[in-house]
Amino acid sequence: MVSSSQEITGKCFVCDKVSKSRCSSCVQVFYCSVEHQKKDWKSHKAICTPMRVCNNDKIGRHYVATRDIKPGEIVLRESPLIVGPSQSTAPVCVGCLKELDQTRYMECERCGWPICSQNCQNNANHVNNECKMTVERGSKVSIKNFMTPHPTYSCLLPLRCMMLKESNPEKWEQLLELQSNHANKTGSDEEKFIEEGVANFITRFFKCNKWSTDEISKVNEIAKINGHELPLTCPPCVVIYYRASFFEHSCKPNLAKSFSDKNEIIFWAPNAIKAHTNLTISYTDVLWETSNRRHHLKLTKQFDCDCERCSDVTEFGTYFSSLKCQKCPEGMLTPASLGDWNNDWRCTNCSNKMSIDSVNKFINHAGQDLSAMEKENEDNCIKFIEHYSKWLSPNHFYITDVKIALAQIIGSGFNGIQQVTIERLLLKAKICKELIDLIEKIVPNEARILGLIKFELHTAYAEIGRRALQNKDANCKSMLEESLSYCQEAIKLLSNEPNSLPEGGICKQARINASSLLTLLGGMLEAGL
Ligand SMILES: C[S@@+](CC[C@H](N)C(=O)[O-])C[C@H]1O[C@@H](n2cnc3c(N)ncnc32)[C@H](O)[C@@H]1O
Repeated sequence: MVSSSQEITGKCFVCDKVSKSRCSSCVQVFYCSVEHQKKDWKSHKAICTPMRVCNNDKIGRHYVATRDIKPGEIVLRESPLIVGPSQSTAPVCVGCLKELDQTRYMECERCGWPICSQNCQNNANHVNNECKMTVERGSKVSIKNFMTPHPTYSCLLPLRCMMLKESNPEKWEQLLELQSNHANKTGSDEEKFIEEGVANFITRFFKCNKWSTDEISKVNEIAKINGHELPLTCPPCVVIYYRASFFEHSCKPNLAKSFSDKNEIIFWAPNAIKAHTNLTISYTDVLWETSNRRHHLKLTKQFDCDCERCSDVTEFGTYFSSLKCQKCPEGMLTPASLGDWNNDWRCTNCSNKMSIDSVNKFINHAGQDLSAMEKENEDNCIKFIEHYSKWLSPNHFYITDVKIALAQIIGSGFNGIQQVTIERLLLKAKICKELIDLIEKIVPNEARILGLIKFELHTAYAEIGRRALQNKDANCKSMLEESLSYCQEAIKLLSNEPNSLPEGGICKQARINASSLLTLLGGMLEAGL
């Protein structure tokens, strides 16, 4: 229990007596005594978090840790307020929100919306929302083209949000508490047209006048600013959570994000976090270069990111977005500062400069080569790295992207890792180590990718160790021990991943492999090896 030095008081949650003492973890609930706190703990622990909401002019509401957070600790697990398809999507099943096969789909017998099964026809999210509204409008929908984004789908998420107003006033109130920049919107006429388009469409399509255009546009804006893409469906659907919406963004976040098979969002700390630190998550892809991340954040979340990573043009000395200087052997070309991404890039070592047009032309060219390349082919990946290493920094995001692919494909073929040459195994291990070094510098809490690469490194070391054991090589034990250690780290990093995602499957496999390695090492110990 914490006793505030300020005169903040509240009623004890158990007996209503006025008290100054609060739960020291969430600092939200008052108790008059330790006894009453203990009495309430069983129900309070479901909502207690080690953070509290703070507010400032720059980022608005955000969370600050109320105490030290231990590595591995989950700081928030939350169920959705609302789930819906993404705004721009080819038709998906309106029940499970998964991709539909044009040759094997059904139409909901009440409303005509496409579904994949009888089960999905009865999905409450569908029945109580667009299905109900379509039945009320008096004619079924007819969707026949499944290949391109369908405009009718853009109204489903805002519609499901609007339906909360009557069906679940408590959730509706929570939704309205979330940030929308609607009132002070300065977007282009085109943006406003699109937004009002969705609102007008809902009103006309469902022949309903119970909501104003302004109200629907505001909710649509809330969905854009606060929605999370849920990777559990293909294509990803969009989910809005209440408490999860108050985390601020950083391109080097201190929390990792996972999802459960029940659509819960989980935020956890892969590394320790000190009390009073702001708790951050990433709203964008942290393995994109700085200008792409910032552009994406501006477009989708409407702010200019100036986090510690964006503010450092070297990205903590990794030069993740930089080009190699062609006039001196050691220099890197980078913008002069955060405000100079659209000006000439300068060498860190000599007086060489490159115009932003040339920089963009070159990066676009490399990007086009990468998109055209078949990344499942080891030789293609190796050639790309060799070729572009002359111009791109060793940690450049394109090189990193190809290295991540290569680390996973070496040994993944039909014949498995046992058929891989020792040279390729050593290459796999080298690439994994370089990637781990890089990721631990720029995004040390990016648990999913770090877990994946540590798992790959463990498989390379396990195979090298197994061959060394067969050849009675003295190094075999240390190789197998190192393999076990990376395998255990991968398990820790992937343990919150759901079974339905590949990372959940990898975690399961890592547990099996760790147990086999322990048995093998135990046997070696007994045999005196
Ligand atoms: C999902 S909301 C986060 C909660 C929000 N601050 C609030 O008060 O409800 C996202 C919005 O928060 C603000 N925000 C979050 N992280 C930020 C950051 N690092 N820098 C500036 N603004 C940020 C932006 O306005 C963004 O559109």
